[in-house]
Amino acid sequence: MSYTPMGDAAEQGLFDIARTLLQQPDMCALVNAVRLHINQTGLAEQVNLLLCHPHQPRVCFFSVDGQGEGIRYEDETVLANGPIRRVLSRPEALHCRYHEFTETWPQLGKLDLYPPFGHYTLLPLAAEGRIFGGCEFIRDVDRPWSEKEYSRLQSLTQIISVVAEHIQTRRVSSDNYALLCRERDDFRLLVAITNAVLSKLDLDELVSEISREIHTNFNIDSISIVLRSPRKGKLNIYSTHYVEKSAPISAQSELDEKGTLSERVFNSKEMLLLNLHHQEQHAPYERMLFDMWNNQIQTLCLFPLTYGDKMLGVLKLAQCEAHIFTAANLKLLRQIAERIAIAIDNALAWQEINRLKERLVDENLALTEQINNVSADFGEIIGRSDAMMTVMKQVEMVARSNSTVLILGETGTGKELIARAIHNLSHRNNRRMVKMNCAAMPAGLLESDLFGHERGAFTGASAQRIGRFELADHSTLFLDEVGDMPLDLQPKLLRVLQEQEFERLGSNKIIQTDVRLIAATNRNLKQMVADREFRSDLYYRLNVFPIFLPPLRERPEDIPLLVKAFTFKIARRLGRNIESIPADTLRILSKMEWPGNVRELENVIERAVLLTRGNVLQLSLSEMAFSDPAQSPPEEPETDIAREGEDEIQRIKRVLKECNGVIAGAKGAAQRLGVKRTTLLARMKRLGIDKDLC
Ligand SMILES: Nc1ncnc2c1ncn2[C@@H]1O[C@H](COP(=O)(O)OP(=O)(O)OP(=O)(O)O)[C@@H](O)[C@H]1O
Repeated sequence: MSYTPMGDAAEQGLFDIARTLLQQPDMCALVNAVRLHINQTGLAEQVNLLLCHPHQPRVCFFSVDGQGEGIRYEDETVLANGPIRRVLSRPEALHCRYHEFTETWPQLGKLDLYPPFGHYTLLPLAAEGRIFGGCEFIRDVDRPWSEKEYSRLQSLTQIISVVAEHIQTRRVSSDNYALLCRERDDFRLLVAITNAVLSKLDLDELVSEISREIHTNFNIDSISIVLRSPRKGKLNIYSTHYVEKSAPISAQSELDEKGTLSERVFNSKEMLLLNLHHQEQHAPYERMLFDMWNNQIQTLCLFPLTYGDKMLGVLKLAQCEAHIFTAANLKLLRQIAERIAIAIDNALAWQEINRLKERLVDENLALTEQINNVSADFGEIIGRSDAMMTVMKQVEMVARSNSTVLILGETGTGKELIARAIHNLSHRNNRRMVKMNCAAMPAGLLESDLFGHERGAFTGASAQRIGRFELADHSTLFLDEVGDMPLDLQPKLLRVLQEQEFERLGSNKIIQTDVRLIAATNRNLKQMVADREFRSDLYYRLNVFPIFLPPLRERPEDIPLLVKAFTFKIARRLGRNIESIPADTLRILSKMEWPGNVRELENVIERAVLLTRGNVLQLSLSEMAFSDPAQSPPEEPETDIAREGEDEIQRIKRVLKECNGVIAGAKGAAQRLGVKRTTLLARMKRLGIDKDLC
């Protein structure tokens, strides 16, 4: 390259143009400034900059059109194989006319970047001995540049090299800075979201925290966590829809997994990004989503929630704006999904621990109760009377089925004992029987005790609780005093019996349960149905296999057996040595009425054992509590029994009179006396009472 000395004016001109070019903010502005200069000085009409990527075969073309609008074009093939390639290998200027240009690089003509021209030259752009591109000067007329003009173009190209290099360095550092800022912000966000979600162990709380964080930071319209339900083939979906930013709608639902997008992600364990078309066929959940958003949802993005080798669920994001899922956003969301998976794994483990803990406490209680009961009744039912033999046959007959059993009988006749016998003989006996007394629990708590509740379901529900129906899954639930179940709760019980499913209070998640129900009552359910105190549909559902336990007074032949068994059992428990029971005692006890049935007999024996001195059971009949306490008991046992009968007659007569001879119903004498209608009728017959004469 020859050097031609410049005059002062030319030097001043170069100095001015260098100053102007150095002020340009970007490549297009630089090209525009050069173009103005070459137009003014008549050096050329058009100028283009070609910049080579430092590490890839990419070339970027910068120019301006007639209106001064910037043109930027980039590719890896056509430009890279054009004239720039020659300059890169041989750093000398390249000259040609239009026809030579199009003959040598015909593919360039197709790009519309080079309209027909007269003369063309390409000078290398170099910095620190490295060629990083080229500068094309184009003349409309077919007039080559003079030596002087060419020398000016060379000087100009050197300045352009410096400025282009400067712009590139500035851009790279500002890109790097922006990248660093973004990475810093992403990192902060990741830490914030990780802290927020990892601190939540309750699944519901966790899901709402996840939604809040993702919505706040990415402005996503609808966020769902999809988990596999314990029910095969079903998905549990926890969604939050920000239709109204200030009042998001939260919903929980269960649906079939088959055909859903989540199913695809569960199988592939890969992210799924979809731009949607409303006419497409979608699974019910997606359709629901469209309905909720009035068909505005345009993009769905589903991330697998995996932890270790566990596929825990899917994070599903739905967005009305199609282009929110940029590559950078997706990268960050993927990292967030990884953190969410850890939090979900924790929450599920916590849920399981809680469930097991509750079950353990409950089982522990029940086992203690059972151990007490087993030692209390020798683990077997005592009774050889025909009536009891019939009951035992019924127990054997029904035990191995799954049928609901209704045990009827007065208080203390052994209904719970029979329920346990049925359970122990059933194929469910490897799990413990769960018991619930409907009369012992305040009506308000009964529902949550039976069906469980979610945290916050009602005031005071500070933690999630599983109910008896869940505890009794694959086992037996014994509902004692079912006649005391509030009317408004009865349809719920009926539903579980019919469909084997229910929801916890405060949740709409359906829970499947496989429970065998045994119900018991000392009330006259049939009469209660007639009096509209008990639902008839529930009654018929419970009354599938009724077992009636006869009162003790109707099977006096069982009394000696029971007395002996109770005496020796209680004596052993209390550390006493009782070897015999007087025959008279057994005879007297067998003749008594026993309104409290076996329980009452057991209590009487316990008291007798306690008071016995020596090894013969001493029973003080005067101590017995079932006669009128106001009356002082006579000395002679026989007289005592006679007197007891007399008292009973008077009491029945008095109540019959007060009830105007009405026996059944809420206002009837049977109810007032706390016995069944049939029992009262039988008793009246036995005692010779005529209601019309009262
Ligand atoms: N046939 C029996 N053999 C041995 N013990 C019995 C028998 N029947 C009842 N008992 C005992 O009598 C007591 C009362 O029995 P249980 O609680 O089963 O009666 P229940 O009819 O369920 O009473 P409630 O109506 O008050 O619930 C228990 O201690 C039980 O062990």
